Amino acid sequence: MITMGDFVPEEHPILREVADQVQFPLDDATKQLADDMLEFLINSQDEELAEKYQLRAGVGLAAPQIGVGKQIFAIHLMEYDEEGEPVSPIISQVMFNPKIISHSVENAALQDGEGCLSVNRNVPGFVPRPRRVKFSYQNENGEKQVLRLRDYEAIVVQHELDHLKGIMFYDHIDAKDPWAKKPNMTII
Ligand SMILES: O=CN(O)C[C@@H](CC1CCCC1)C(=O)N1NCCC[C@H]1C(=O)Nc1ccccn1
Ligand code: NI
Repeated sequence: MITMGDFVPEEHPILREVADQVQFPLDDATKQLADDMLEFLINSQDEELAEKYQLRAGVGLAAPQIGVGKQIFAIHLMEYDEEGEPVSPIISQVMFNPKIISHSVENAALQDGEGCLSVNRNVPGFVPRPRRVKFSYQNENGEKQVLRLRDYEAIVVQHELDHLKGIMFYDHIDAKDPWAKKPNMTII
């Protein structure tokens, strides 16, 4: 299973490289990697397992973060009920060769900024991203899927897509005024 020890340090060059396309049909190693990536996210959101294996809870994981330069990321985003119990998955998927097809002009940014499991420090500031995205990816069988996402889901996908292009979330933060409220930016 993947644990925090499998994450490369923030300074590792692979986090600044463009990841390679994945060829289909997947070889067994890539299939296993994909399963392990999704399992990490599920484990990391399980209180007992996260405590037992010292996992930082995450909603997304990109292959370069664990040293694999392939265009693969996993997302495990659950819907929670009023007691804060996870009820059903909004997205629980491994995506291969993802690409943005189109996006809104309007931007959005999380009100508390972003973090990253590859960055063991706080980097404050708004991370402006298109508020709505239409993107395509291939699933484990190589079938092309098209998804339209908005707000938080769109931000998660774009954070992961950035990892496949060697971009870190803090590359988007305004160095002069990190909490600048840009005119075209909705805070969510
Ligand atoms: O590339 C992928 N990463 O770096 C993991 C990141 C991805 C998210 C950051 C902003 C948008 C996508 C991640 O998940 N986090 N960032 C650092 C610590 C918090 C953690 C997080 O938001 N956890 C979470 C949220 C809701 C429910 C459960 N857990
Ligand atoms: Ni990240």
